[in-house]
Amino acid sequence: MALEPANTAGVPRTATPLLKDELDIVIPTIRNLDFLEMWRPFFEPYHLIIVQDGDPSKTIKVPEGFDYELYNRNDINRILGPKASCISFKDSACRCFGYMVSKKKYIFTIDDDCFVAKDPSGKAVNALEQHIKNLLSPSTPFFFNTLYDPFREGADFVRGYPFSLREGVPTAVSHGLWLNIPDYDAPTQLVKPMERNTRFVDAVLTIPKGTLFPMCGMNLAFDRELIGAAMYFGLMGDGQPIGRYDDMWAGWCIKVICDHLGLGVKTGLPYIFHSKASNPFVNLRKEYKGIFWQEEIIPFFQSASLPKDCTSVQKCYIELSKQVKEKLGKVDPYFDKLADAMVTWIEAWDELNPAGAGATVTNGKA
Ligand SMILES: O=c1ccn([C@@H]2O[C@H](COP(=O)(O)OP(=O)(O)O[C@H]3O[C@@H](CO)[C@H](O)[C@H]3O)[C@@H](O)[C@H]2O)c(=O)[nH]1
Ligand SMILES: [Mn+2]
Repeated sequence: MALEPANTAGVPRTATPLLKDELDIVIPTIRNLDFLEMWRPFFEPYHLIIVQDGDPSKTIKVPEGFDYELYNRNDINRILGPKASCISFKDSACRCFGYMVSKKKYIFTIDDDCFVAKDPSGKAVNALEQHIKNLLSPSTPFFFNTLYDPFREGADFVRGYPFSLREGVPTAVSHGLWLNIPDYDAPTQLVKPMERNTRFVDAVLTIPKGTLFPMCGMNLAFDRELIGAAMYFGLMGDGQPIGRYDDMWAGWCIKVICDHLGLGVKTGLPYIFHSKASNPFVNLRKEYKGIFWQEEIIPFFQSASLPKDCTSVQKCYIELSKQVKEKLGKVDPYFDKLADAMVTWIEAWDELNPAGAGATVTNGKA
């Protein structure tokens, strides 16, 4: 099968866009957003939140017909004041500012070098629609269903699956995958520069409770009301000793909290077509501390436990920040800074999203 993105020129606009007024699409960018042309049939009905990274004086061109709000670094500083210090600069981690200013129940975030994939039949994959299906159907973290997603058309729970567990739990996160350029770390990219992912696996899995996973931010959707306050992408990029661990850090935090709160995380469909391999040498420089730090970070998250009185995402996250400071601060002073930034993030989140504010459907600059 020739590996190429789908041609969506003839694809009709989505007639009934699911969750049209309850979902924002968040895009971190340093370039013009021509990639949206390919996504137009699927994205046009939705509101976009564009987080412009890098030089705020640069103009980002957005194709006609899209409804969006755009925030650059000046906007972030104006809106958050000193708390803007928790939002990364010159790293895709800045995208989490879009999660914070959104007023919608759901978020889908996508990188600007991700295009519409083709399924094995050659049909264009509406990744947004699949993420919404994933989020609106329950997860099964407590007992593994060997026939994959039991709530999918044509599947079910298999024999031996406890009936007491078949209701499942609310799904907080839907983690999509990528054809063509896989999300490999720099060492793997260097060893396998020509490797392309051509395998389209037609499955959605719930990640079992107690299991961590490497969350990639390039094709990701989540229920902002269930887990948004923990979707902080950390301190990365300019002035920081590490990069390209933004989504990983968020993924480890949200999985511990989802496990604690009884929420589900799914991975698998939908696929996007990832078109651009970033420079492995630049990536190695950004990642290298993370590659050895993570040998201490992962055991930390694997053994992290949250007290029963942590009944909200914010309480869980603040408790986690205390444990980061106590247990990872000895690995490197960076984690002290990160723990403080986690608290600042929650303060900023709660300032922009006062409790009980509910999901208002008006769009527009904060
Ligand atoms: O300084 C920057 C660099 C990039 N961006 C925007 O972020 C995304 C991802 O950028 P890119 O596709 O160039 O990088 P990848 O290596 O493929 O990204 C992977 O690393 C992950 C974590 O950083 C990321 O989610 C993965 O896809 C694009 O939209 C750039 O425009 C930025 O905002 N600031
Ligand atoms: Mn990319």
